[in-house]
Amino acid sequence: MATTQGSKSRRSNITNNSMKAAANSPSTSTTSSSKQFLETSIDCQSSPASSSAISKPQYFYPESVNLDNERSKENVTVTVRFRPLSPKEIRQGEEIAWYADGETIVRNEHNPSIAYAYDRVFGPTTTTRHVYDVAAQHVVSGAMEGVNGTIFAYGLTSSGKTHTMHGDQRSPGIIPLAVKDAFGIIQETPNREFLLRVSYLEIYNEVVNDLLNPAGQNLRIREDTQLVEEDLNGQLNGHVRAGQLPIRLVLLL
Ligand SMILES: Nc1ncnc2c1ncn2[C@@H]1O[C@H](COP(=O)(O)OP(=O)(O)OP(=O)(O)O)[C@@H](O)[C@H]1O
Repeated sequence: MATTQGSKSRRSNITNNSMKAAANSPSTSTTSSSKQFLETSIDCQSSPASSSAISKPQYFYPESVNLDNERSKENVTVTVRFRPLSPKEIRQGEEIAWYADGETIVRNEHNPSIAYAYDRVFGPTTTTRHVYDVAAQHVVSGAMEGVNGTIFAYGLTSSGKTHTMHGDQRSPGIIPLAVKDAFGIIQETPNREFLLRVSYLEIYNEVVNDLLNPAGQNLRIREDTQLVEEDLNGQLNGHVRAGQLPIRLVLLL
């Protein structure tokens, strides 16, 4: 999405992080990931970093959207994170084509009347820690209380999925931050017993691979919960459960 106009999709600098804090069925409710809105008047002078200069959207979420209220209504929320242009992109003279206009709007730099609203939009200077705190932490704490939750990153190549989900020592991603939180919650809850099962899967070109077991390649997806329960005792054993992977918190890269 955040490509220079007319450039190839490789130049995208946007990552969609979608998270689901659903009740027991993973497919209970979905919402569209974004909606385009039209504005009656546009301030073309508004700076990419400023949200104050724009007029009110005609519909969809007002900019003052209260994410906590929305969370209680929606099972699926979609968060957008922009990455900064890389030094190479800057050298090549690439330009930002989409920018975060306030906390919920993604706006087209070249045609400001084109804009999309999301549950939350983070600009290029936002840290992964902040993205986690605002958009993912509640899924982790919910999972620790027994509510199924999924966090996954979706985006074009080089859009920042690995940076956001995996990160590095200096800037840990959502996965290490979630694991740290999970163990922190366990430590703070000595009167409860927890059972953690961890799987690390890759879905690449519709092929599911077990990243913790080199032999677990091209796993079959099965619907039969009976088989899944058997398999849980023997790790993934060559297949995973459709719709509900055998861990509460599923992180997909
Ligand atoms: N928010 C960010 N701030 C600074 N650098 C970033 C950010 N997001 C991504 N990058 C950098 O952009 C480059 C591409 O990011 P990354 O490898 O995470 O993309 P990806 O979506 O995982 O790509 P692929 O699908 O090809 O694996 C990396 O060099 C990464 O360090």
